[in-house]
Amino acid sequence: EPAAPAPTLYQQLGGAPAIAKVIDDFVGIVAADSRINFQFAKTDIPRLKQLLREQFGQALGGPERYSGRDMKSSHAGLGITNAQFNALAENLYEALNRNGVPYRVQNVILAKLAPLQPDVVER
Ligand code: HEM
Repeated sequence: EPAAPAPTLYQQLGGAPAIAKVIDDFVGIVAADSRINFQFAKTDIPRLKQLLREQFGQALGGPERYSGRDMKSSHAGLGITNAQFNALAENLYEALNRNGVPYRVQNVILAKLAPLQPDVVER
């Protein structure tokens, strides 16, 4: 018998419901973080969560397809700093930990964020 294909990160995490839970926790942690929550004052949060579920699902090998704007246009004019970017990454790390995501998988996810930093940070 041929070997079964290696599980995708999406499967390792627990698929759509597990990702939705991580996103809910992540957005909750961001909303409570005074270093960055002001940035989201005018944001449609249910829409943002939907787009994050799509983006994460696609990036981790799931069937979702991201339907939002590219990262540069999404963040243009917000004046996001490196410190704010790092605060957000820390919040994601916290959400992943809370959900028992193994460090190995966390590192792969965080490594996917780093290349997006130049598109998100403006100063
Ligand atoms: C690699 C890191 C990041 C990723 C992957 C990411 C992802 C996203 C996505 C998918 C959207 C929705 C795009 C759309 O509206 O079409 C979005 C919007 C937004 N992001 Fe980020 N983001 C990142 C970093 C940040 C940081 C550091 C901040 C601020 C501290 C931030 C603040 C916002 C805000 C305020 C919006 C909503 C903009 C609006 O309503 O027009 N993001 N982000």
